Amino acid sequence: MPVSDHQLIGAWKQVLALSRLERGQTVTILTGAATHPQTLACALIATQDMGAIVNRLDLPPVNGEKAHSRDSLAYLGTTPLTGNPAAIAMLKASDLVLDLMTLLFSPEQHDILSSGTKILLAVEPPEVLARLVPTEADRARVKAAAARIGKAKEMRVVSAAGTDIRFALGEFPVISEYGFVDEPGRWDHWPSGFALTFPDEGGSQGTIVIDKGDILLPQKRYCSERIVLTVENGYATKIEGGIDAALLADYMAGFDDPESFAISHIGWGLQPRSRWSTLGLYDREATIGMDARAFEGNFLFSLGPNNEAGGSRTTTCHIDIPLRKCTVSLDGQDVVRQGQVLESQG
Ligand SMILES: O=c1ccc(O)c[nH]1
Repeated sequence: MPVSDHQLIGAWKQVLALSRLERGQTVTILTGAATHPQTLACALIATQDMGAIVNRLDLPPVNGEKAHSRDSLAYLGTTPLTGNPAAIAMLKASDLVLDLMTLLFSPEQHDILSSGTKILLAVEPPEVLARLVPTEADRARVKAAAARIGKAKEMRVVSAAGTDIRFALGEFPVISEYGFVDEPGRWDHWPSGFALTFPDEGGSQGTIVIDKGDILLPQKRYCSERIVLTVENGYATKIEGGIDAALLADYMAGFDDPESFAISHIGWGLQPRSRWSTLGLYDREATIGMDARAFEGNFLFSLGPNNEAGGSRTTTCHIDIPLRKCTVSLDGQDVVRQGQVLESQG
């Protein structure tokens, strides 16, 4: 169901105001072949309306011939910025980059952020962007959860389905995703609403059960049967189950990279306006599935790289897996109980 340009311009202006865009600042809108025309058109209007100096940088696509999915998060690592110093220079010289292309998990993204440039990723379709315009309350909730993670030495996750895994914490920073970029050098993703970190290298031990109804991304599938991951020293050493397990294993084998099986980020969903069931109502290629990543009370873990947090592990494979009905605890204190976020997070 579409939204009007008027609605989307209003949504952009709210996000840009929360991102503290000031008159006279430079905004570069980064676009590619898959950029949604309405998102771009409304971003151009909203930024100019707010008095910014607005550029557009359009880059040809890469990796299309290597990926087995058209999802912009399915094949990571190199981007159209790789080996493109002129484009990187333009983005570094900007106060704010609106990434309508997807730079996530790229070395170039970190290089640009280190110059103080802010980057806001926004590649969900206009109706999802408009439904999940971020708020200060989202920020407060995510920051409170992130602060809890930042103090913890261990995250433990259990579930009735059979998950029981421990993650050692402390080596990597905590990442708050609340949908706007209110500080220099910050990256965020509109829409979102979750806190995440990365376990210490080699510091994940246990079993993760992906139960019926839990979600695989970029497959955008609700599992029809359980998948049991055995996790040893930070890597999924076994993927067992039926057809869903076989399909996941086959997809990951296509990357031919043992780093694909490493535990990537871990955390939980804090967006009350997202729902577990939403993914099933959209065509597979219409979204990248942010409602699935952000719905309140999920335990979101992923497989693949940890360079996003400064780790050394890069791989082009990245699987995001939000689980329902888990109990997440930090140093023995529950923060999510059977899929319900506990209010003590403020
Ligand atoms: O916003 C995102 C999207 C994907 C991901 O793996 C992390 N954060």
